[in-house]
Amino acid sequence: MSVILQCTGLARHFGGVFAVNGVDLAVREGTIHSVIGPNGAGKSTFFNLISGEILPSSGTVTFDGTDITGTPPHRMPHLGISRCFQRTNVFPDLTIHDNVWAALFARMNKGPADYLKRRNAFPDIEEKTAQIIREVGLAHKTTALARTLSHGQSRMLEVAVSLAGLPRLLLLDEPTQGLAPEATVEMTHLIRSLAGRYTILLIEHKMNIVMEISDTVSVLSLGRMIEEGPPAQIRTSQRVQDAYLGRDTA
Ligand SMILES: Nc1ncnc2c1ncn2[C@@H]1O[C@H](COP(=O)(O)OP(=O)(O)OP(=O)(O)O)[C@@H](O)[C@H]1O
Repeated sequence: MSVILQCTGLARHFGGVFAVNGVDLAVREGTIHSVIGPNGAGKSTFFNLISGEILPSSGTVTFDGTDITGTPPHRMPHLGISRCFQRTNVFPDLTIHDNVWAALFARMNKGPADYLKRRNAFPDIEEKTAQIIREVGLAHKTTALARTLSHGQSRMLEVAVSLAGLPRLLLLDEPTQGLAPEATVEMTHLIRSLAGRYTILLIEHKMNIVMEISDTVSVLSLGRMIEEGPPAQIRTSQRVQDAYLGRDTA
């Protein structure tokens, strides 16, 4: 399987704090790759470096063979990278259908003149909209306004809007945070079902989910990558256990 995302020597410091400190990471296409680590390990900073929210102090990010280091976030969807933001990428007063449709419309580079055409002038967008809504299990809610959804359904819609960016790489930042147990199970199944067709880079605190769905797990501690491998290896790693217990792993 080929590597789609490669980080080399990626580092970012804030004053004297090395939030991310020389991280190398290779994500293989079609896999679910999780990044875990104790609080303050550098996971969010690492994600922000990949998605262009912040610039690295040093190091590079390569996507599909192209150096994308420092590419601003609004360019990422054009490259094939979607980041699933909690609530910020959804219009509450639009229906589920229209949220996904609008994201697809924008992604497919239709211009303002196209927008004035009748909706049914875009059967390709219509078909893809329905497919994505089915994929996230919201087909029964297609005509509901986004603001009427339950918390779990809102999260599914956020994923749907990200998928409407037609990504090859999907960045998921704690997708099950705050979800009830049933919705957590649904989200876990959804993520698993996306593997193969998409590459997923995931930050997730719930260890049982990480171990259940990941192909590869990378462990950060104090900004450094301390372990990487399949879940079984991570589960039994003394270094990982030490990091979570706050023991010095140096
Ligand atoms: N903008 C910033 N300015 C100063 N320090 C920062 C900034 N962002 C992050 N840090 C510091 O960098 C380190 C890593 O933070 P980061 O949020 O990336 O970790 P995390 O693994 O995502 O933590 P958590 O699991 O608690 O969300 C922490 O020590 C944090 O205080």
